[in-house]
Amino acid sequence: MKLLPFLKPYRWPLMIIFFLLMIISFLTTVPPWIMQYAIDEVLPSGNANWLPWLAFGILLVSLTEGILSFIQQVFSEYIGQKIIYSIRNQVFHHINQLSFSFYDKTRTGDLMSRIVSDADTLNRFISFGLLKVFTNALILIWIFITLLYWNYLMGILFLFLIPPMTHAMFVYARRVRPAFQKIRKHTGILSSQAQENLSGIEVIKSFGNEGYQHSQFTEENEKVLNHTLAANKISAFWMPYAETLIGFFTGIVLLMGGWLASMGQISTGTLVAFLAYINMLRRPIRQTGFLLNLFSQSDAAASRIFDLLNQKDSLTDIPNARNFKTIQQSIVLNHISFAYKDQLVLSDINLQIFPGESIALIGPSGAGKTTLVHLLMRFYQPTKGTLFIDDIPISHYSLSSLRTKIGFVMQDPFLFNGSIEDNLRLGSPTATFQEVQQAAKEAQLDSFIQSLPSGYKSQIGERGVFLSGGQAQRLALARVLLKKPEVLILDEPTSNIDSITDSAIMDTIAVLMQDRTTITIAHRLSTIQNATRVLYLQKGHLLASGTHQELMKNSDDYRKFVSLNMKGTSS
Ligand SMILES: Nc1ncnc2c1ncn2[C@@H]1O[C@H](COP(=O)(O)OP(=O)(O)OP(=O)(O)O)[C@@H](O)[C@H]1O
Repeated sequence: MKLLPFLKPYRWPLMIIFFLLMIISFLTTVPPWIMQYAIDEVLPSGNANWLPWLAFGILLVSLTEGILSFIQQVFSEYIGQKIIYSIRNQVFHHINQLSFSFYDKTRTGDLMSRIVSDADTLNRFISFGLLKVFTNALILIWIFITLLYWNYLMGILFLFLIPPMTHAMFVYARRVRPAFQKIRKHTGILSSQAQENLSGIEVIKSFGNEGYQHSQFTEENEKVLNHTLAANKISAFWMPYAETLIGFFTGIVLLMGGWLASMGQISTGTLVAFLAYINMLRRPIRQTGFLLNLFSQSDAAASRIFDLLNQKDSLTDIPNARNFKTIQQSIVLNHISFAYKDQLVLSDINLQIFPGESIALIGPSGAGKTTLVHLLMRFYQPTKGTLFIDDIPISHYSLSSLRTKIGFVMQDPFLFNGSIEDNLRLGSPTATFQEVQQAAKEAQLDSFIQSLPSGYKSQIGERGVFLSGGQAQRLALARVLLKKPEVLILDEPTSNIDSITDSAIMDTIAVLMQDRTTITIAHRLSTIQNATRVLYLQKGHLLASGTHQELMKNSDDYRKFVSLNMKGTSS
């Protein structure tokens, strides 16, 4: 049902497919007609000249059926693929819009398994399963109409065969569906584990943790195996059942049909044709097991995909959202509180930041510094209070204009597999090459790039593995420089790089900070000394605000924290 909106654009091609299926299924039921005619009319008359024509008729019917099936198959594959293409695109677009709270509770591998393999299952359902069900149902209807036309008693007899068939299908589906749901769930977990393991391979190897990871993976893999074997056991039940059912139907028809024939109610040819029809049910009944499996898998896959599409915690633009260009007056945090779940991480923060200020944010680990800058980027919505820019709530600005004008440098920057130039252009795809190079020069990266054989086109590998820590950090700074942000948010690097690289990076940061409103999560004494204002956060509370000198004088907590934690010589 949920698929209907996706099928709607293809209603005409789908109608054509349905029309083709009606003809194909009708043609499937034609050969027994010909047999009936041969037995009842041609053979008793002793005129064998008709037989080659009847044989040719059967051949012609099969050939036409084959050609139409080919056309229908190509058509349905095309539509199935197009539908899956748009589902995948829509899911990917939708999850990209979702806020951080969604990513906090979702595992990447699970998302990947939904986008890739669940979508594939749906494709098989649309381009194959659904059509087979239609074909089989149409064949049953055609057979029923034919039998009714020949003799109403045979039609009724045929109707009596349907309930045992549907009952078995119902029982089977009820057992097989949960089994497939479990397989899907554990496959999602398995692919999350694999994904997490591969992303963290450096940490795993450095801790010699391969054995533990392997045992975790094996444990989950075993669950997938066991659930699959259990599902297969249920599936294996279907084939013998189908054969028994056909044998039972053949016996009943022979008994009842033979009786009708002996009473002169039906001809011998009709009885033979009826038996041929029963035999023709073999394929649909056998396929039913496979189709029910596919339906159960698709049902599980569809729920997982539509679950994603129904996720509503997106931070989206309000209608007619404003374009954020520059700060004229100030950024104001008015009674801001925030909780990820139940526990408050930020409590009643009140703050005003003026254009051109250089703010340093410090505090113990877990104090809420990162959370605070995430709220400024509007990654999350405050639980209480409002954030204003120039007296306008931040939620009134479009997300894209806001994030284009805010440069965010993370402590551990993420680089993408691709060329240096691609990575530099991440936030500024339309920048000229001169601008790209200028940003690299300012980040003191240009001479290194020039020394590479492929220059700016050099590939940096997954997550930038071909670069050193310092080069990666400078590249991350350069891509923010290229964006020419209005506000700069910086999580000061603390990684263990040599002092020359370190001072080069600090020089680049100084270039970045020039003439900009800057908020730095600071780890160095020099940064807090140079800041126009320092904010000291503790357990989610803004305990102190002022210049470094003022706070050193007035706040015991601040003084203690600085002397124990800040990098660099104490003043
Ligand atoms: N995505 C999240 N989901 C749930 N809790 C979170 C999440 N991110 C952070 N927290 C919790 O919120 C609190 C504040 O975390 P935050 O990262 O803002 O602190 P921080 O001051 O930046 O710490 P650090 O200096 O160690 O980076 C911590 O107790 C942390 O466990």
